[in-house]
Amino acid sequence: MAKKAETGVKRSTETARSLFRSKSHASIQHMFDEVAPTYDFLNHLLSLGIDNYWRSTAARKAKEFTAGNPAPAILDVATGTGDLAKAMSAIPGARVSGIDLSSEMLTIAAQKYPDISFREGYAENIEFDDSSFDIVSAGFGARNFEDLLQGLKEFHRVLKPGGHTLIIEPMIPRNPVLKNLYLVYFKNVLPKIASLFSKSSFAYDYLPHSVEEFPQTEEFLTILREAGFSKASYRPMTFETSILYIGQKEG
Ligand SMILES: C[S@@+](CC[C@H](N)C(=O)[O-])C[C@H]1O[C@@H](n2cnc3c(N)ncnc32)[C@H](O)[C@@H]1O
Repeated sequence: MAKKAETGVKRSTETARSLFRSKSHASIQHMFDEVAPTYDFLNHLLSLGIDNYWRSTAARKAKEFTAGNPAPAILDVATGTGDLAKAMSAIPGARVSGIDLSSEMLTIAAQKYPDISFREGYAENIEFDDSSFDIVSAGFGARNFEDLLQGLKEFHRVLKPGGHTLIIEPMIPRNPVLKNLYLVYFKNVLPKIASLFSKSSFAYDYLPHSVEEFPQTEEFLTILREAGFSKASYRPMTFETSILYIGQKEG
């Protein structure tokens, strides 16, 4: 019996890893369409409510970067249920749009925030003109892009010269003690809690594997620079459990 359970866990781990490595728009869309109804509830529960603090940190930076601009144009990519777009919309005069490939996530976003303009779209092929936005943000989305470099090149293309991208991702703490604690929670506790509520418990097996395999800190900055952001930096948050990347398009 124990052996059977172990085999099951191993299979689920392998499936989660292989989805991350060979992810496509279709597989990601399917997963997020499934998690959409419980996404917000689980997000706040599993992060103990800190996720909103991470989004408001990004929005504060956006406000700082657009100070003096009476009507900053902001695009939130992989907007999901719209919480980062909403945080950005608190910037006075901001005109915020959100795009995502999951129609189920977008339906919830539009119900929650009817004043924000949401539409279906792909990070890798953003349907806006060059130099349209002062800020392009993405919260917990870049990790899921089918083609990360192409997505970041699109962020760069649609930004105005001097504009900024703000990207939040989960982070695996570099301190070995914190890292071990975090991975035990992330791999063993979080998927079990999620499976009690979500239609797609698989999504919460995928989550820790996607974070473990995703480039972080300097490695991610290298990709941001390759995408055109010659000025790029990062700021770890909350004991390095989350990270904010900042890139600026040359002015
Ligand atoms: C973890 S959710 C994050 C949602 C939201 N930004 C937040 O802060 O909670 C990731 C979102 O990225 C979207 N996504 C993944 N790949 C995408 C892509 N290539 N283009 C557009 N959206 C994408 C998914 O559909 C999902 O809604």
